[in-house]
Amino acid sequence: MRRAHTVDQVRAAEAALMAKLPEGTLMQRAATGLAVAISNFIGFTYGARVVLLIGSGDNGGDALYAGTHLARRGAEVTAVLLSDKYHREGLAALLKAGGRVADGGGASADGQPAAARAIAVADVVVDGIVGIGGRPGLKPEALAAVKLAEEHQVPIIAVDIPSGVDVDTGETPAEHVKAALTVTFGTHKICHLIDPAAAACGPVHLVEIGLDLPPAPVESLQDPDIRALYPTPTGESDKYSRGVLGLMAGSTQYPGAAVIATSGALAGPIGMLRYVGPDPVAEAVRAQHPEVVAGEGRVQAWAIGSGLGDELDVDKIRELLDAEEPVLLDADGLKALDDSGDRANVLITPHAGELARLLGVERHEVEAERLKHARQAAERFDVTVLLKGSTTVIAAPDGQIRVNTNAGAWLATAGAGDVLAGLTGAFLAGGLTPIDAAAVGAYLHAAAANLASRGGPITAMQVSAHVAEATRQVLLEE
Ligand SMILES: NC(=O)C1=CN([C@@H]2O[C@H](COP(=O)(O)OP(=O)(O)OC[C@H]3O[C@@H](n4cnc5c(N)ncnc54)[C@H](OP(=O)(O)O)[C@@H]3O)[C@@H](O)[C@H]2O)[C@@H](O)CC1
Ligand SMILES: Nc1ncnc2c1ncn2[C@@H]1O[C@H](COP(=O)(O)OP(=O)(O)O)[C@@H](O)[C@H]1O
Ligand SMILES: [K+]
Repeated sequence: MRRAHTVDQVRAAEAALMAKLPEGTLMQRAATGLAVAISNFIGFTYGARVVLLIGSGDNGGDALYAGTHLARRGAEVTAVLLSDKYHREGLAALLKAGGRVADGGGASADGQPAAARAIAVADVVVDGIVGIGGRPGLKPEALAAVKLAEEHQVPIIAVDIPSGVDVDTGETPAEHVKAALTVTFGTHKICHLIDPAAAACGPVHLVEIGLDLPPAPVESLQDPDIRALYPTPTGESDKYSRGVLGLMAGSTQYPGAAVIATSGALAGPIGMLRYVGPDPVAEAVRAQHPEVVAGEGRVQAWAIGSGLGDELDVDKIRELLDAEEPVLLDADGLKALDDSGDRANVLITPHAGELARLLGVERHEVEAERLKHARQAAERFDVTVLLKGSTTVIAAPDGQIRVNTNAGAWLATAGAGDVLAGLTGAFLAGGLTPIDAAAVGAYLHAAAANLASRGGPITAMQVSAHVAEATRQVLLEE
């Protein structure tokens, strides 16, 4: 499980630990881990040219002490002080180890400020501008230094967070660092897991510093969590006890959606699938998947909505929403959702445009503030929300948040959402709660896409065809 905590939680845990340790211990732990990560990133230390962008707080302190470690091992370390306030002891240590300070202002012999010259030829720039104490955005001097690094294609390693992003929401309302690597301490922060900020982090490396943390408000499941949750059949299982899913998807307008959603559902843990829809569509489904049973019958859960087009029967869908069995509601089916009734068993799977419509806001607002809008919809409709996109955000009505970050961008292909609806519906039918079904479905969907893609284009049917192998890899891994 990858866990992300809020700034307040991290500060409280830090204060409790600091009270028990000699002063400066935590920063030294952080800086040592940071120095190792920087060395590993560059691939060498002796002679490496490292520029540190130093802001006014402890984030700069981390960078200065990491620079000190590197300078002691022969790196050429230059600190660029972006504020009159900076970590004095950290800078003194760096200078003692042979590092230097480059002036951002005065021109040197070649007419360029020393800081600009150092950045232009650096192997790496370390962003110690702000950490968890930062507000979104970059001040002009910091922005100029960051732009210069980008111009010269010098990779930036972010200390704790890419400066300028909103740490607790993952929003990026203003200019920010785009890191090639982020080295964080103690726990993940929410901006590491939720886009658009997550995309600005690059890979995130976590350095343990011994914090004792409370339960995390945001979690991201990993292989062992998926393995523990997967409804694996036992010797006692039969096709009914494994779960039967009812699928109401596709239409004469979009028959393909029924076929694709079926392929997703059959790749899940269920024992049987019942397809409910127009006869010609049911024929198309059975032509591809002869194991499907057509027509209504007893089911443990429903997946409703993909490709229903204008042929949706709102009354019928509302009747199923009011029934006891859990329902996954996707795409056109979302038009039947209202904010009345007990919907604790309902999981909705909108993309940003569909969620925007449900909430009466613009799509770009949802994309910019994914966590906020997913939470809002969960609360307003009393449902679990799986918001699709580059990072999938799952919000339960009780406030729990899960995030899926393993999807590659090749997954953004027509029909991929139908596969997800069928597959995730199958986990509901297999007995998982809406939030667990959503998390396991999104994870295996993305893992299957990555297997199918291996860096190249894919179709939705190729995604469903790789779910079995992705599942096998997760279940059989030690
Ligand atoms: N917590 C832990 O467990 C550990 C924490 N550690 C490290 O400490 C870091 C937190 O340090 P921190 O508290 O000193 O805050 P930090 O982010 O460096 O600076 C905030 C200052 O910057 C300013 N400022 C704000 N926004 C700005 C902006 N957009 N652009 C420019 N300036 C801006 C603002 O000052 P102001 O402008 O208000 O005067 C504010 O006071 C943390 O991320 C981690 O790296 C590790 O060493 C050990 C374990
Ligand atoms: N940039 C992206 N990176 C990774 N996955 C993405 C990205 N954009 C979309 N996805 C995923 O691709 C799928 C697309 O679903 P959807 O938008 O419903 O498409 P469709 O309606 O054509 O099936 C979802 O699982 C979504 O999370
Ligand atoms: K930073």
